[in-house]
Amino acid sequence: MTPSTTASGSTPLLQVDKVTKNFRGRPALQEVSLAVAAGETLGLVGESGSGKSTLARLALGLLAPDAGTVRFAGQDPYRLRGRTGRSLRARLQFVPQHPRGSLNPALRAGEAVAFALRLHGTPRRERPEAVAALFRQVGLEPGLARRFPRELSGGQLQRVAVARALATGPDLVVCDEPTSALDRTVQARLLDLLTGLQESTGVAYLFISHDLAVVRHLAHRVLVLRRGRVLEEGPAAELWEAPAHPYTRALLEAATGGPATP
Ligand SMILES: Nc1ncnc2c1ncn2[C@@H]1O[C@H](COP(=O)(O)OP(=O)(O)OP(=O)(O)O)[C@@H](O)[C@H]1O
Repeated sequence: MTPSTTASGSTPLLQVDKVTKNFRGRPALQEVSLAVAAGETLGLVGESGSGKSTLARLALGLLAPDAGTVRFAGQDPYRLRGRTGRSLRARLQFVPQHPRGSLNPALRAGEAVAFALRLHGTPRRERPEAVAALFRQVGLEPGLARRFPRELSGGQLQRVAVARALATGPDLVVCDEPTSALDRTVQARLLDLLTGLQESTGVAYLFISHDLAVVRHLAHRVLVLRRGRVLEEGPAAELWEAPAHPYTRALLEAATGGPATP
């Protein structure tokens, strides 16, 4: 498959080119290519074990590929070190599936966000107001900043995770199944929040989900992974109307609860 390009044809923010990753000799990803442009959302869908999280970790520089290249803003995220690395890493953030596991239970929600601001170089005296502003931005009452993670609901925690990701003013946020632990109503509100934040900040998302209904809500383009390979890719609306592959059709049927095409 040829390397993916962005819809606009502009230089991508994230470029993954023919990446292969094996675990204990077994391929998790094979020659996968994708690109995410500034301000756009690429939805990454596939069933469990298709390689979505592995791709997220490669994009975030937490793993190195066995073959192929990953570039964020023209640099290899796995090799980001030192001062330049820190400022570039601030531009690449992550919202995980389970914020309860990723937020330190001993830190108040506001402290978790303040910690991200500190890494970004926000002076100590400016942090309380910046935390309050971020809480408001994600639709949380700033008073909740004093609560510990165990005192917040799943939906509120996920908003804290979004606030923490936004604290560094990122260009790209990798969201790995951020709504799958939430019920449908809370899920829809979080998706609306992410869409609104994209409109106001211009942030791009690599949005991972096994659920095409969720991806449809906010993705401009969609890439379907199966057994570590790219099965199909295209504008979300086209893929939704005319999936090329039976596997994509099955994912759509699972998402809509009925046949994808009449
Ligand atoms: N650290 C690891 N060590 C060994 N095998 C791994 C490791 N990480 C992932 N794998 C394997 O790589 C394949 C892809 O896993 P990955 O977690 O990327 O899939 P996924 O699409 O995100 O699945 P899920 O939706 O269930 O999270 C699976 O077969 C998995 O068992």
